[in-house]
Amino acid sequence: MRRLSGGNHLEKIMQVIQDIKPLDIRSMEEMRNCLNNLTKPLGSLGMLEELPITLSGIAGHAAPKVDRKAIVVMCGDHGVVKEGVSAYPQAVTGLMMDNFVRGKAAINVLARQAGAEVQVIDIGSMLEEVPKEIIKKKVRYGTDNMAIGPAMSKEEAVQGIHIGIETAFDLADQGIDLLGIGEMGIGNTTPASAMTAVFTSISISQLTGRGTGINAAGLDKKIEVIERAIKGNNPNPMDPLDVLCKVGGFEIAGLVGVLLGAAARRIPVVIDGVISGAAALAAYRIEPLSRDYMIASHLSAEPAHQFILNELELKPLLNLEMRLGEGTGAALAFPLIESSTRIFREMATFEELGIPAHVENSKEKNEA
Ligand SMILES: Cc1cc2ncn([C@H]3O[C@H](COP(=O)(O)O)[C@@H](O)[C@H]3O)c2cc1C
Ligand SMILES: O=C(O)c1cccnc1
Repeated sequence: MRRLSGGNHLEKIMQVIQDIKPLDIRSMEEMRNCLNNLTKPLGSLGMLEELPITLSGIAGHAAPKVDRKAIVVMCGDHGVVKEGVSAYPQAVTGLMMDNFVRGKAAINVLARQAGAEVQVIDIGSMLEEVPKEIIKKKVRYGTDNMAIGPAMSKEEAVQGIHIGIETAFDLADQGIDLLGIGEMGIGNTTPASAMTAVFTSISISQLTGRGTGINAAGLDKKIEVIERAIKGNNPNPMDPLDVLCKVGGFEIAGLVGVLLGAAARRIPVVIDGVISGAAALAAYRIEPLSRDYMIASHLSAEPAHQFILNELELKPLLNLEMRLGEGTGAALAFPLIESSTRIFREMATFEELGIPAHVENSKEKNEA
């Protein structure tokens, strides 16, 4: 656990961090044995076997369920869009928030199919009149332009994390078994790339992508803006809160809180693309154990995402060349995660079939 410094709510956050415990190894072993006795070659379901093992370690028993699912979509705006880093105008954030409550955005469609509820939270958008279905937790109307100063104060970043923790706790109290995280905020691939560059020391030009689809000149500009933001703010890579407040965003802070809160309450969290990935990296740097509660849904087309997943040592379940965000990749992974829990519940064992579990020349046996 790394020490955080500064602001309100900090004690609560420190307590939550202390409540994050390692996975339960015995339950994981129990699930591994259970899977090894099912009527299939050893390990043949690949990552679908790793999932229930992880879920067992999180749940603390070898019968994890993912019946109740939710996606949290944190929404915030970014002062840095003034620099021309996105292909779309800032107003799209608010318009999309409206779209979420109408149930017409990509995340609504995919979450509906996955049987997951969508919770939309305004943590920092420019929207004045927020639809009643949206949870109102605005820290401020958009971040400051990180190209000319810190995006937020330390206190605001802490407030954002705290909001995310409360969100995760509320969902835990409601009996949610599986969480997904997503975001909406025009310009937010810029802070996501900046945070990744600071945390990994990989070059900004290698990490930075076209986000919503800027052209080559736009990409050069975006790289220059990120360089300026990092040079000007000089975030300390060893201090995740410093990185988050200087070159992050409100919705990213909120997602950090969801990740920490969910881990403290032993709920698995499915991360989405590059923005929730940057939040995951920050949560990991705050408390490395939080990583064990994360499941990587997909590999985004945005280059920083691969570096984030490498750093977290997480393997994505899908690679659909998506670059949308909102939690769409997380929603797509939900049915796969559910499949993995049906496997151990519904498949027959070798014993039930009356045949030996392991043939003599199986690959795993020879390697053992
Ligand atoms: C209509 C629309 C819907 C979206 N849903 C998610 N994003 C995604 O794109 C934005 C990040 O990309 P950039 O940094 O290039 O602005 C975020 O809002 C992200 O969630 C969207 C973007 C648009 C335009
Ligand atoms: O990876 C993502 O989630 C992503 C990529 C581009 C734009 N918005 C989101």
